[in-house]
Amino acid sequence: MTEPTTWETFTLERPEPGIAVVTLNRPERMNSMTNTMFVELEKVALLLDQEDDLRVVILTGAGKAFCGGFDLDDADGLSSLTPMGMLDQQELAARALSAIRSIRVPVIAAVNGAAAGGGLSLSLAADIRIGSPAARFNAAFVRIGLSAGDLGASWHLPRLIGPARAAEFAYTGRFIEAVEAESLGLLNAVVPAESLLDEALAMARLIRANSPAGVQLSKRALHANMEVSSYAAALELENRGQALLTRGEDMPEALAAFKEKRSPKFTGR
Ligand SMILES: CCCCCCCCCCCCC[C@H](O)CC(=O)SCCNC(=O)CCNC(=O)[C@H](O)C(C)(C)COP(=O)(O)OP(=O)(O)OC[C@H]1O[C@@H](n2cnc3c(N)ncnc32)[C@H](O)[C@@H]1OP(=O)(O)O
Repeated sequence: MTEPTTWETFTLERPEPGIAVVTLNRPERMNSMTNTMFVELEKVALLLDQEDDLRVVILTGAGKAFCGGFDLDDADGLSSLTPMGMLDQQELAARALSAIRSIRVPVIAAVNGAAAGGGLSLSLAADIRIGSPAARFNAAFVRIGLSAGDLGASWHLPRLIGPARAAEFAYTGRFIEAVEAESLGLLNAVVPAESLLDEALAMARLIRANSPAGVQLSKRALHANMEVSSYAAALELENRGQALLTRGEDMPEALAAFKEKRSPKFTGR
């Protein structure tokens, strides 16, 4: 484990080779989001995405919340913004979450508490969500005069929990607690709070043991095929990915390892 690096709004740790843990670190404000956090999240996402030996990113929160959404103490200063200024603010935030979602390796959100408003949107930018029993989600937007069309939430939710449940969640602004979140697919699993990070690390190790190229092209296919409009277009995209992988080093290594009854040594090339 290397020494953690401390940013203004989060810490970055490397518990094991190939695994990075980003912990939002404003616990006294429920890890709420500020412009500094948006800038730092975009920067760390772009930096992590350049690391050849990175295999998985885990995103979690310090203290009792995952992320309380936009920092409401900062909201006062926004009223003086012009409409274009507000649009710039939204785009700054959207760029940060898009950078997290676009990291080429899987991102696991270890949801340790409330994910409210933009905190819900941030959790949805991860590929996988594992929660403690304290994990709870709400589309707080409508409670404070905003829309659930926020940082990708209105794109992810219908795809994740279905249009009708997404509508109920968005329009009521109610909380979805951990057990219900798991039943809806908003969480992949609910685990004891004390083992949340260990469970996320265990899943990260499973992913790390597989072909990096295969995992990364799987992520690219899963993301891209949520955008394509037809099964035929999805098949075409998949075929191109598999054809690419059959020219790589990992597949022949995997086949050789299978025949020699040994673990494969993947390079990701
Ligand atoms: C009005 C917003 C303007 C935004 C305009 C657009 C800006 C454009 C650019 C930004 C784009 C991103 C927009 C963003 O995605 C939009 C949103 O996120 S809107 C939703 C904002 N968040 C909320 O409404 C959630 C508010 N908080 C809660 O519901 C609860 O606190 C909680 C998170 C569910 C936790 O509940 P509890 O465990 O009970 O804890 P407490 O409520 O007691 O809080 C403890 C402590 O933390 C402080 N705090 C909590 N959340 C925030 C927050 N979001 N910002 C600042 N501070 C927060 C809370 O005040 C308590 O402080 P204390 O009283 O102890 O000093």
